[in-house]
Amino acid sequence: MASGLWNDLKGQVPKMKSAHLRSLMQDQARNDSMFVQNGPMVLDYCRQKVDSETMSKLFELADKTGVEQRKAKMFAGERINQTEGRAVLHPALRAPRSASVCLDGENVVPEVWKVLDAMKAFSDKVRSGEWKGFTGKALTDVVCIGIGGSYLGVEFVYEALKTDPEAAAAAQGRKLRFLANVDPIDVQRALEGLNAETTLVVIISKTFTTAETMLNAKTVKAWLVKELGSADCVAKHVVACSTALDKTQAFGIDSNNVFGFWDWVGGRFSVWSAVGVLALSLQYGFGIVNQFLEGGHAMDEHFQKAPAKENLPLIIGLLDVWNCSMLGHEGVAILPYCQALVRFVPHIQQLDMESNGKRVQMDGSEVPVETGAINFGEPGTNGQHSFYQLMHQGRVIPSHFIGFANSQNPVELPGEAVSNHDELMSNFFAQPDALALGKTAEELKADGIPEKLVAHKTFPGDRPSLSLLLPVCNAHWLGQLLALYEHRTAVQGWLWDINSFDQWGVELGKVLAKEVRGYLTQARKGAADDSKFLSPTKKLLAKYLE
Ligand SMILES: O=P(O)(O)OC[C@H]1O[C@H](O)[C@H](O)[C@@H](O)[C@@H]1O
Repeated sequence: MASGLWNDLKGQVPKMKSAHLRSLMQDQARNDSMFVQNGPMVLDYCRQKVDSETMSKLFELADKTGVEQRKAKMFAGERINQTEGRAVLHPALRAPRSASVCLDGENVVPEVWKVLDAMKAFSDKVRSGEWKGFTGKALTDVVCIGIGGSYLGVEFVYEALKTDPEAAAAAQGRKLRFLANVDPIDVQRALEGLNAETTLVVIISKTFTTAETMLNAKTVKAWLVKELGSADCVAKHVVACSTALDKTQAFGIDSNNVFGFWDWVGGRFSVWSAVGVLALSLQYGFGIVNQFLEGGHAMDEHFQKAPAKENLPLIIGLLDVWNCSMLGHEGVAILPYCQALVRFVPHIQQLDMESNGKRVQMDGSEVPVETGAINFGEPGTNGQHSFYQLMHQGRVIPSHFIGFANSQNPVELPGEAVSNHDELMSNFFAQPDALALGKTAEELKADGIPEKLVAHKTFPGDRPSLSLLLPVCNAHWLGQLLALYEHRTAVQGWLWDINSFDQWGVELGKVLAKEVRGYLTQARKGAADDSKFLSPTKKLLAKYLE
């Protein structure tokens, strides 16, 4: 994309840098225009360093970069992941049974529902105890083995629903564990207290070649065989979710116990496929997982149909690009005021940073502006007692505040002025204003703060944020929230003209690890050639082997 496209927007930067949020926010009409609703979901972005002219320029940028057309191509199943020659059709995974989503002229929805139906039937059988383990016992516990996109989204949704009353009731007596890291300590942690007789292992890997997953799968298979005394136990205790059916078979998994998906499902968008649906259905029942899928679909509809000025993923994507590429902010803090979202940010980190951590455009030329912000965060209020100090008085980090009108676990104590949830949410409302307005030296002096402390207690303010308010953290709204963040990531990629759907940057480390692995194999046998390593690496390797 020509750098000229950005010039018009660049013209907005000096004006917006010099306008403090304190004055920008005095314009009520401006603020009102930045309060956007999608049903009961609210986005308030008046605490962003933009005015109506900047927003028009941003919407113009979306027009000029063809966001609408690119979006249409994605939903139409075109191979927009050009470097891998693949379509990007994860929305088809959450489309209703009656929908039609075509790839090369063929509707993929019936295939999607065939696997969903099979997962419903299988999870119903396991949950009811009809499916029995090798020694005749019901399988009450599940260990998911997978990493990256084959792990983070599943764990995020599992954690988020753990305290949802309906999901918690459905999960009574069941356990779900995750094994991702190749660190053998993680095996110990994942299996701790589990009985092989009642444990089902779900191996999740799109490619079924990922080194960590394959080694962990072998390790846990060996545990099962040792505990249950026969290799025949695998048929009853191991299932897989993968696109590589030949490889799952080679691993010894009965093809009836493999739940497939397709190459048009990117790893970091795959929680909606067998990757997430199987394990989550085993834990919570398919009905609840279906509510999650329906939530995702509702957001797809919004993203496709809502006009630009009301389109939540588009607006958030535009603001994130504005902050990163024009105002030069390197990070974005994602701050859910909801403990159930404890694993949301790690998932969004992979989703956004693996997608948009790129430096070249579709044609291979360098992007003329900065791309891919560092996404990080923690649930509030915990973060407030940690890195918020830096956000208030150190670096400027644009933030996303995410809150819910209702708690999964409402608590009201007699004698307390507010409910526990209102106490939490008081912070959700206060922090964005504290960041935006700050506190001036004059205000501090008027408060009687001693002169020598004034500088230390001054808050510059003018720190941008946006607030998202949703009704409650349940399966439906989790689906909406995640699909919103997926589309936000895609919008940014389209504005930058990068391919958000490949991930070549993860390859080099894997190749080098293979060389080290080969060297360690030889070295453990006594003879090894370390000549291909850098001398500092040789030195460190020698120390490790010593
Ligand atoms: O699902 P798998 O094929 O095992 O891949 C697991 C993960 O590893 C890769 O290296 C990519 O970085 C991720 O996008 C992917 O989700």
